[in-house]
Amino acid sequence: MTTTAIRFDEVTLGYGRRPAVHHLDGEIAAGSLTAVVGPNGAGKSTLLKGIVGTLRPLEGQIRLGGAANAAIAYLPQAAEIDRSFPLSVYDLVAMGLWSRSGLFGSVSRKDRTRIEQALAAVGLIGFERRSISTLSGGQMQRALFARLLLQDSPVILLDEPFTAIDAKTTADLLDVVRRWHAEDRTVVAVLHDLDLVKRVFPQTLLIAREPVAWGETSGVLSAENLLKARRMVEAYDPHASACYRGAA
Ligand SMILES: Nc1ncnc2c1ncn2[C@@H]1O[C@H](COP(=O)(O)OP(=O)(O)OP(=O)(O)O)[C@@H](O)[C@H]1O
Repeated sequence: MTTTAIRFDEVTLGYGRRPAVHHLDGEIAAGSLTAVVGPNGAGKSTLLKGIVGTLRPLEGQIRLGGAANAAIAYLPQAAEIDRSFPLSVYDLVAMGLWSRSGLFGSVSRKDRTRIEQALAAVGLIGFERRSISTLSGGQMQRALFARLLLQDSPVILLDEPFTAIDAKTTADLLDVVRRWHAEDRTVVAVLHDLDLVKRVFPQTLLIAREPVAWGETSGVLSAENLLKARRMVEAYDPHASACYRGAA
């Protein structure tokens, strides 16, 4: 039997009173691997913020089922991460243990082994003492994936994890995503590379301020749906404060 990791009940998300995503109704199954795609400004990042809980729905409810109620592991877009903070790669990765050990919890020998394993899994052995401000974009993304590995969460949300990342790094980090999927974790990733989505992600949610299509990737990413999504975002009035579907 399939269980639900994340359930949306007629959800509207937005900023102030201004809606950014409407009419989201459906569910993400536990253990599924879902891509969220759509044009710029479609509301993809907003959706992840709603799931994480940093943005409360203006209307409706987002409910987390079963294991998903534990802390969600969330990777924001690279632009939202402050890399000027004086932190070593080791300390950044070790922060993944905080949900378990607490901010001032001591790092046990077992934890140190887990940190080393996570660094090895993303190819960053030898980088432990480097300041994160000196890392390339791809190396930083590897370190952030190592931190996610240590969070050991049943639900992992990734916002454009492979944007501006080279092919080798993307391939290595996709191996980590596949590993999470094999471990029955629920993974939701915002992506722009539709070929990558077709290759790796069995489920897709196409949004354009509201769901356009949601289900098996091959059906969702039809030329017709993609054109519809583009037109919907282009036609959207960014100054509308009311639901445009209701107002029509
Ligand atoms: N903090 C904010 N305050 C006000 N409006 C916001 C805020 N963040 C996003 N928005 C608006 O919400 C809408 C959806 O933005 P969002 O970032 O979710 O889109 P996206 O699909 O992730 O876009 P992209 O592909 O360009 O990253 C946009 O119109 C955006 O301008």
